[in-house]
Amino acid sequence: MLSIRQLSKTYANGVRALRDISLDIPNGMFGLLGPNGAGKSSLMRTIATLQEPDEGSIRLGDMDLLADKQATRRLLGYLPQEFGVYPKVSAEAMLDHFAVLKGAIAKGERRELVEALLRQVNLWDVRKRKLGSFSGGMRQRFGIAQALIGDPRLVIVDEPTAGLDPEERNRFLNLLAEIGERVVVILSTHIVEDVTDLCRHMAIIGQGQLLLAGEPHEAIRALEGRVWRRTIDKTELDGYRARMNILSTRLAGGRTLLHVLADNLPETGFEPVAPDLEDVYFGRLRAQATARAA
Ligand SMILES: Nc1ncnc2c1ncn2[C@@H]1O[C@H](COP(=O)(O)OP(=O)(O)OP(=O)(O)O)[C@@H](O)[C@H]1O
Repeated sequence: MLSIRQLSKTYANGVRALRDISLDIPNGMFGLLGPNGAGKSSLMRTIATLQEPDEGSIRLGDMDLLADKQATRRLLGYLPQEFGVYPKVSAEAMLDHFAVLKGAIAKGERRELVEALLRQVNLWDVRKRKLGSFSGGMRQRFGIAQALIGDPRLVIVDEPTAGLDPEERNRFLNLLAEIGERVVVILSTHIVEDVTDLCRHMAIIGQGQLLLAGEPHEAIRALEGRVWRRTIDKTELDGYRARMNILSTRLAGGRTLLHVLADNLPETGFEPVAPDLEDVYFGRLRAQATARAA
């Protein structure tokens, strides 16, 4: 269990990226969901000991992650949002190089490790190919292979599915799920389905604040009977916005599909709809925006 307590960070330019975040992250896949600029990368980098918080603590079991950075890095695998590789180097040679950096000195040991990892992420057959020729999904799977060097207890992946096509995304998420059976995996994303499909536990953050922590299905259940939908003309949207608590708008067959949060039928013409995680997500973000405007 990873325990984050009262973590805060304000950057030199005055942006409050993390505001008093306290969060427990159990074994398995954990989804950290938030829009661009919410503070996800700031939180991920802080856990990965790449930046200091102003306040707060992070513990894994009885270990203080912020106090002992070297030890933390030994038990941590990290796939950053911007993962750069040398385009002219083969996957095999690059992974071998990462293994050296992580302290695997003996050549024979490294050869076995590199082979096992390339097989695990399904890149063994293309191990001699240059990384520059890899597709986005292959690059991300390579990124996971390097994060798994050293058998980490904690794996952090920052927005890994952005830009992947659906097949690559599925393949990548399946790989993460496998890893999540053994260790803590924190997946940061702004894609709600990534969390729905994969994560037993989750948190939502917005503007540096924790807006929800728990299990996706419980958060969804809490909205039951309170989400309503209606298809309208795009020109009517502003009127609805002024009158109702709109969760989301989607285009459907040239018309606009509204999801509205209300304890009772908002107007004739609406019908009840089974809530999903997107309703939870947009509901929380909207509540935060309303509270801040007040
Ligand atoms: N080094 C920095 N100096 C100043 N401000 C920063 C720095 N890094 C991030 N920020 C700001 O802090 C806020 C949170 O950024 P962060 O990158 O943590 O968000 P995010 O949820 O990961 O979003 P994204 O998906 O866009 O990366 C943003 O307003 C961002 O502009």
